[in-house]
Amino acid sequence: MRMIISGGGTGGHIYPAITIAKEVAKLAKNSEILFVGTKHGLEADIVPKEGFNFATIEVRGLERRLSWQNVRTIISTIGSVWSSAKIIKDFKPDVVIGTGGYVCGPVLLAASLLKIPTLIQEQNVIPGITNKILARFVDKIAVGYAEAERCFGRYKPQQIVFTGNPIRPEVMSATRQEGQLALQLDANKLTLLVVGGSRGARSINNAMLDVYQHFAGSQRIQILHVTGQNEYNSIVGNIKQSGIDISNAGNIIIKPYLYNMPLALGAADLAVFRAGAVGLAELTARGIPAILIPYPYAAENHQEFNARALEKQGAAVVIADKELTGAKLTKTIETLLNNPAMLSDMAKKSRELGRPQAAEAIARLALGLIKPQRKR
Ligand SMILES: CC(=O)N[C@H]1[C@@H](OP(=O)(O)OP(=O)(O)OC[C@H]2O[C@@H](n3ccc(=O)[nH]c3=O)[C@H](O)[C@@H]2O)O[C@H](CO)[C@@H](O)[C@@H]1O
Repeated sequence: MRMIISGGGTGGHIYPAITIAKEVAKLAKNSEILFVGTKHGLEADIVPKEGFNFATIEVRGLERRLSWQNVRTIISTIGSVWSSAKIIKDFKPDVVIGTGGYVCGPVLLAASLLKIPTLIQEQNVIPGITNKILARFVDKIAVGYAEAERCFGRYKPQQIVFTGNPIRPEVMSATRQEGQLALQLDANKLTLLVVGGSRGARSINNAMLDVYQHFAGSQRIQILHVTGQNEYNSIVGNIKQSGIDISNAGNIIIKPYLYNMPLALGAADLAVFRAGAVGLAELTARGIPAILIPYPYAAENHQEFNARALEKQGAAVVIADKELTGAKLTKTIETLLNNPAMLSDMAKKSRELGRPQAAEAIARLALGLIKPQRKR
């Protein structure tokens, strides 16, 4: 069985691709998998580390308005469909999967034109523009949220399947002790995990300054804060300037990026997160209560919809980015930590939303598309 999988730009598109690919490899014997991304996306860093063969195409994203830039992008997209078709003809996949991000547009389009079975996976409540366009061409759409079905509503209903979002198996298997050990956390303190999505979030990073003023040196709580690669130096500088000595506080760990996020999730008692769909799938699979601050500029404000889906079920508290202040974040964290009954109720409700079997369901759906004469 040969499969091409494509998705890129941010962790929210890349990790689903990696997870589905690994699940397909587990289910189908002798599988050969090729990942297609761009040279510049986060995938160029993450995918080879995960041991997949990685091919690249040149492709640009469309702006969400009429512009000359878009005309140029469309012309260059024709070139990327051509290079995708070449990769597909050389690799001869039995099925092609896309997990979003503009790189998978030309790849899936080329596959569909070459009559190769295709599947896309949409992580968000409101689908991204690439997947909306691709929906017209592909055989199956696996959606992370039931609500997303409505947005793809005018396509054939049998084309759309609600699977949930795929999460890495290690997210489920990591234990609290393993997480504490790997991240050098204190087993006697509660752990607050702060992550602004795969690229970090400046407004959360800034609000954290007050949180540090309040909790630095606390014997009750420790903070693991992932700033995003680009933000790391400035946030560490700001903390220093505000007079907090991280190395002496004994309860603050700051990282630019975590390659072992499943272990951090294993140790977390409470999370402060953006509302990227995969991050939320991971939180709910583990049942981690969360304070969510949706990124307000996400396309069609989709993070807000993702976050409200959890809030509606009582699994999370939402703070709008424009209302986020250090004082408000500190108070919300304090309120939750001082209320164990509320925390455990949120944890239970969060777990009820989790769909740890999603990756397997998507992999089976993809394998089911392979034409019988091509099954090997
Ligand atoms: C700004 C924007 O438009 N972001 C989108 C992007 O988010 P983003 O890439 O931030 O997405 P998610 O929160 O969905 O997923 C992040 C993934 O990266 C992992 N991770 C993150 C940080 C880290 O240090 N280490 C690590 O491994 C997380 O565990 C998770 O698996 O894709 C998501 C899924 O389509 C969307 O819902 C988000 O709205």
